[in-house]
Amino acid sequence: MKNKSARRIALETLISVFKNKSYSNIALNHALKNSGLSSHDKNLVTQLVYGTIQHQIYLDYQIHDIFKENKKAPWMRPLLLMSVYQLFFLDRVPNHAVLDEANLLAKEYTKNNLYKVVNGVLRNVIRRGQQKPSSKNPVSYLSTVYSIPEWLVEYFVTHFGQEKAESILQSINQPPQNTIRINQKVTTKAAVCQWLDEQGINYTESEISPDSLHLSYGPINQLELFETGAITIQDDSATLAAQSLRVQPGDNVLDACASPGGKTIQIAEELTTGTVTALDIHKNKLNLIKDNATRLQVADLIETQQLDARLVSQELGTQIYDKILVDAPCSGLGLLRRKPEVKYTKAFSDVQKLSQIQLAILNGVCESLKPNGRLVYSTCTITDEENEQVVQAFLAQHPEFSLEKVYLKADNEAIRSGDFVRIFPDTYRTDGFFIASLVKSEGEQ
Ligand SMILES: C[S@@+](CC[C@H](N)C(=O)[O-])C[C@H]1O[C@@H](n2cnc3c(N)ncnc32)[C@H](O)[C@@H]1O
Repeated sequence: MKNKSARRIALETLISVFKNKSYSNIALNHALKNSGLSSHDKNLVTQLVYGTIQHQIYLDYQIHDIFKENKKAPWMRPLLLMSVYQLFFLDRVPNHAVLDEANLLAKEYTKNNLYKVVNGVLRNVIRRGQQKPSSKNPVSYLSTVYSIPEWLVEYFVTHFGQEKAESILQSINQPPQNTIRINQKVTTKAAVCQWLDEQGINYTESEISPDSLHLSYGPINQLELFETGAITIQDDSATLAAQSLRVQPGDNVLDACASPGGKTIQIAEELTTGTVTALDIHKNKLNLIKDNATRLQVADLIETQQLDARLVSQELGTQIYDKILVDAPCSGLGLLRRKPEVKYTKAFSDVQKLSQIQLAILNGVCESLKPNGRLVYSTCTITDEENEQVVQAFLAQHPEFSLEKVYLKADNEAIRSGDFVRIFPDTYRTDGFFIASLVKSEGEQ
C-alpha cells in the first residue's frame, strides 16, 4: 500500500482533533508511529498540526466571510485552516504549492466538485492577503490575533497585567521545545551528550533543571536512547516537582495522581529499598505508568493502584508515607503550547470546579503522611484559584502543616514566588507550572 503523504497525515490528525476532540499530542503520536515518514516529514506534520490548532481563531477569522462550513464534508475546514496556516506562517512553502497540495488532498476526500470550493476560498485568501481584526475592542482583538478565547485574555490581563499577558499570549503560540530528562539510574548526562554529538543532534542545557536538555530533534521517541530508557520526554518545569520532594533511597512515597507516570518514575529513580505507590482514578491509565516504568527500568520499585486520591487515608491508612506528591488534575493552561486545543475547551467554571477537587485531594491524602513528612502539591496551570488559593485554603484547615521554600536542585529566583515555584510559559519557553512544598509538624497524631 502506498504510504500517505505528510500533509494527508496532518489533515487526518486535525480532523480527529476537531471532530473527535482527541488530544493533539496523543493523536499525533498515534498518526506518526507507523507512518513510515522521514524525520523531516514527521517534523512537518507536527508543525502543521500544532500550528493550525494554535492559530485556529486567527485562521478562522481569515476565512469567516468567504467560507460556510459544510457538515457533510468535515475535512474541508481543517484543510482550509491548515492551508491558510502555511500561507501566512510558513515562509518556505510557496503559495502555488499550498494551493496544489490542497487541491490534491481535497480530491482524495471527494469525488464531486467540492474541491473547487477549497480552491476558490484559498485563491481569495491569497489575493486579499492577511485580514487584520479590528482593534476597537482590545480583548476581542488580542483574542483573534493570538487565538485565545476572550475569557482567558481577560483573565491574563486582570491577573498578570497587560504587558505580561501579551508576553504569555505571544509565547504560547511558539512551538514547544523538545525536552528530555536523563535517567540517572541508567546513564549519565555526559554519556547522553556524547551520543547526541555523535548523532549530530544539537542540544542546549535547560535553564531550570540540571537533568534536562532541549534537543533540535523532534521525534524523540524514535531515538535509541529513548527505547533503552536512558532518556524520557518531560518538560523541564515538570521535573522540578519530584526533585522538590527530596526523596531518600529508603523512602515510602505516594504519588497520588500518577498517570502517565512521568514523576512516579523520577521518584523511583531516587529509590533503592523504598517504594513508590502510584495511584490514578482511572484504571486504564495505570498501564501507561507500568509501560513507562518498564522502559525506564524502574518497574520493580513501583506499585500501581486504582484509587480516588480523595479516599487515600480512608483506604490506605494513616501515617504511612515519608513523602507524598499531589500532581493534581488541573485546567492545564500552562501546557497550551503542547496541547493547544485545551484553550478552546476550558472555561472559567472548570477552573473553579477543579480547585475544589484539588483541595479535596490534599485533604484526602494528608493524614497518610508521617510526621515530619513532606507533601508537594503541583499543577501545570497558572491560575491563582488552582494554585496559591488551594494551598492557602488547605493550610487554613490544617494547622499541622506549614509552607517551606520549595527545594530546587538548581536555584533560580526567576521562577520563585515567595515560598512557591511559579513558572510562566514565557519566561524560559517551558510549560507553565506551580509547586508548593508543605511539611507536617512532628506533634501531629
Ligand atoms: C496532571 S496528571 C498527572 C501527571 C503525572 N503526575 C505525570 O507526571 O506523568 C493528573 C492525573 O490525575 C488523575 N486523577 C484525576 N482525578 C484523580 C483523583 N481524584 N484521584 C487520583 N487520580 C486522579 C488523572 O487521571 C491524571 O492522570
